[in-house]
Amino acid sequence: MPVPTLTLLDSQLNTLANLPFLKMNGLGNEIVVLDLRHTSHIVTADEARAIAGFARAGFDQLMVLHAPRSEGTDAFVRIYNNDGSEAGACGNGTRCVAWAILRNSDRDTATVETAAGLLVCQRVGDDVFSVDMGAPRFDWQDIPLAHDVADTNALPLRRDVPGLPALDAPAGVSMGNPHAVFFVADAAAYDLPAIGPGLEHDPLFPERANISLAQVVDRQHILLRVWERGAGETRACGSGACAAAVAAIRRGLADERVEVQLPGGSLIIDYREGGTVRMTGPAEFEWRDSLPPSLFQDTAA
Ligand SMILES: N[C@H](CCC[C@H](N)C(=O)O)C(=O)O
Repeated sequence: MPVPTLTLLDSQLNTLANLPFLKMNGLGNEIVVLDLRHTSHIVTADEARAIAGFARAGFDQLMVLHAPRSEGTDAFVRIYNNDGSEAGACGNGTRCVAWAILRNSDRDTATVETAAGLLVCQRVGDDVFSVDMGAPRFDWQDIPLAHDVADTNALPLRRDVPGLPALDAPAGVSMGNPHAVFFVADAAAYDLPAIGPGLEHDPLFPERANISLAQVVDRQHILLRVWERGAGETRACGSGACAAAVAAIRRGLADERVEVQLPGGSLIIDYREGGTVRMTGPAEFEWRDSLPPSLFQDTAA
């Protein structure tokens, strides 16, 4: 289905009303892509929450494209969770941004910049993109944690769960956003919506954290569920898949190429210790719409 070209905005526009946007998903992780490269508007947390509340534009993450800040990049991208909080990384959203930038282009590579750094995105198939997500970070200040710990690959964090093995000693990883990865024998057995919020807000994480349950099936396959910071349990989390694969490889549980199976589908993660993490997976366009002026009345109220 030909996708109508997203009308780039004239610089006079200073509100989001009537703004065209793309509704997409990355393995069911609900993404809205908003192109503000020709305006100076910075989306506020209230506006992000208002867009999330707008019926057709419900999202897990909002990816806002701004004018490039660095030479050789296509856009600077700000990432909002549906609670209005900002994040430094969103793997699924980055694939959707690459799709939006490259869809009417003969280029196969797009470079976007986020608060966490540069992301080189390659179209490797119809609606399939491979993103260099950069190097994972493990220092307590980078994750970040509230204080130093003996080993960030086994954090001092435990939750006893009646009738199930305790969640204990998760791996701490930053992919530009904070992740705690618990390795478990049966990821489906846990009531993640009951357990997730307390862990997301644990005092060990001064900026909260994304909480994963990783079940290593074999050295090439991990089943993963993610309670996302600022969004709750999603059908897929790209940076979470990167963090889980990196943590498994660091613990000697997986090979350098891992298929991470999330509820919404699979991502291929490539990582060699000391290098960067490559994530490959789909980006799906759903529909295009505009935000009605009514959405932005009294958001300050
Ligand atoms: N909730 C995350 C951002 C979105 C990550 C996820 N949707 C992905 O695909 O990486 C955070 O606050 O760090």
